[in-house]
Amino acid sequence: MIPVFVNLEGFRVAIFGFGEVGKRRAKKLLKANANIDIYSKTFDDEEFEKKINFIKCDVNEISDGDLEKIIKKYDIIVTAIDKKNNERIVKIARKLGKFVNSATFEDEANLIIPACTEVDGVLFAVYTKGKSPLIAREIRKLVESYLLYHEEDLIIQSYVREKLKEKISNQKERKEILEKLFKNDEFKKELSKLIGKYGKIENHL
Ligand SMILES: C[C@@]1(CC(=O)O)c2cc3[nH]c(cc4nc(cc5[nH]c(cc(n2)[C@H]1CCC(=O)O)[C@@](C)(CC(=O)O)[C@@H]5CCC(=O)O)C(CC(=O)O)=C4CCC(=O)O)c(CCC(=O)O)c3CC(=O)O
Ligand SMILES: NC(=O)C1=CN([C@@H]2O[C@H](COP(=O)(O)OP(=O)(O)OC[C@H]3O[C@@H](n4cnc5c(N)ncnc54)[C@H](O)[C@@H]3O)[C@@H](O)[C@H]2O)C=CC1
Repeated sequence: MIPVFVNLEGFRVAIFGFGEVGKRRAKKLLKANANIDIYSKTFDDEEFEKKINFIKCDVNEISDGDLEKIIKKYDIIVTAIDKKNNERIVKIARKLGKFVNSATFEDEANLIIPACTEVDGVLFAVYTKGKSPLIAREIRKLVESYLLYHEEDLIIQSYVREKLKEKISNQKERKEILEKLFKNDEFKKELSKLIGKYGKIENHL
């Protein structure tokens, strides 16, 4: 597996099961502007109701043939029911060449929706290959704090990087300058003072 960031706007997603995990996945996929249908025995969350289509059903009562017909209609499948049903759905989805994510970690599932965050336009995602979702969550929090704590570095790097691109054509030279700048606390202190004085650098320089 390799990590990729994708734009899911307008993609058709089916989520099977609307418990803790189904809701967590639905929240993330809603944020990505996907079109979501939920297939579940129960729904207990009104907040979602306007943005998502709910199809009340018991997957145990749907034949493999009918499940195939449902799954065919979607680009991405998320299954968050019990192990037995998840296995069944993963198998059918793979046969149909779909991307499928499962809450119970089947080897054949080919899509991970990882622990992730976005701070100041920086996206971060981490996956422990199912070894420990809890550790993935803690790493995500650590990186979140790092990015918040280093907000100024990011602003400086982004600004100087753009300026250097205009002035120095050699990428290796640009990289050397950016690395020196990142390590130079004196320079950063001076620049921080200026940022304090004039507000955010991006708005004023
Ligand atoms: C394989 C995967 C599914 C996939 O393919 O996507 C999967 C599988 C399983 N998770 C389980 C349990 C928990 N999962 C969490 C939390 C998260 N789980 C997430 C992802 C993934 N979980 C994928 C692998 C990701 C990786 O390895 O990095 C995160 C990152 C993203 C998200 O869910 O949105 C999100 C943190 C988000 C954040 O906060 O940033 C917590 C903690 C909590 O609830 O707070 C617990 C309880 C503690 C524990 O048990 O560890 C169980 C056991 C069930 C059982 O015991 O029956 C299974 C099944 C199994 O392992 O068999
Ligand atoms: N990936 C992850 O982060 C985690 C995975 N898990 C595993 O994921 C699965 C789901 O966990 P939770 O969301 O916590 O469970 P849950 O019990 O909160 O939710 C299950 C959902 O599936 C629906 N459902 C159950 N049987 C159904 C059927 N036959 N047809 C249609 N819908 C049905 C229920 O109505 C409910 O909405 C479990 O197998 C659990 O072991 C559990 C915790 C975390």
